[in-house]
Amino acid sequence: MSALLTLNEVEAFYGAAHILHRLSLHVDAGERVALIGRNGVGKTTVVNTILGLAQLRGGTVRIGGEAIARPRPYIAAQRGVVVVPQGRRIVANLTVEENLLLGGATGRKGPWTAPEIYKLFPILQERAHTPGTALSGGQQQMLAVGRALMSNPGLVLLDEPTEGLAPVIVDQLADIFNRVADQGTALLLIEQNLSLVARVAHRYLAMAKGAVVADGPVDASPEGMQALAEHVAV
Ligand SMILES: Nc1ncnc2c1ncn2[C@@H]1O[C@H](COP(=O)(O)OP(=O)(O)OP(=O)(O)O)[C@@H](O)[C@H]1O
Repeated sequence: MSALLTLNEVEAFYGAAHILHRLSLHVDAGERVALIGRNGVGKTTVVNTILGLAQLRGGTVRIGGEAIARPRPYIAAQRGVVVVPQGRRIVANLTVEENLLLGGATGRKGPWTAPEIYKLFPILQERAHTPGTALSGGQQQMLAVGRALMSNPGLVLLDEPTEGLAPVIVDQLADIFNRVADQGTALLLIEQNLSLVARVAHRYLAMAKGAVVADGPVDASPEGMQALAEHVAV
């Protein structure tokens, strides 16, 4: 399998604050990977570095094998890596449909079109003409996922997509993530909910203090879950 995303010995900063220290990871085409770790270890900063929102001052970020000297959100999206951000960031003065169509701005062709997204999330079609921020939290998360898919990505980075959502919605999203991955789209799932990790991811990467410190297959046995829990316990 070819690597869609590779970070090699990345050093990333916010101003003078040095957050990522020689961080290396890769995600191959079609993979389902979870990125876990305690609050504040730098998981969102990995995403922000790929988008250019944290400063890359050492190491390399490669998307589709090509090194990106100055990461930017549109560069990642054009090359097939798209983010469902923490907090969803639905645009307040646009309708559900307008928010969805924003995701298609890269012009990348592929299986995901608005009608296909509406098949995945029928509630978004029912509410297509209401303001995006009038949706419930779970529906806004569905919209954020649909908007990301509209760019026909090879890899979706999901930053704590189930934070604050009811268990029944989390179950629905787990099914959706698996359906998306079954279609061949790779996932990097940043998540504290380890039962969701076990349902979706096949491989995990564990972070501590700004670096990846462990990785391996996700094992849903009690012993395997205990091993994962040690990386997120406070
Ligand atoms: N804009 C910023 N400027 C300076 N420091 C920041 C900024 N954003 C985050 N940090 C710091 O960077 C570190 C890593 O934060 P990050 O959000 O990447 O962690 P995280 O693992 O995603 O945690 P969480 O699970 O709480 O989202 C933290 O110490 C945080 O306080």
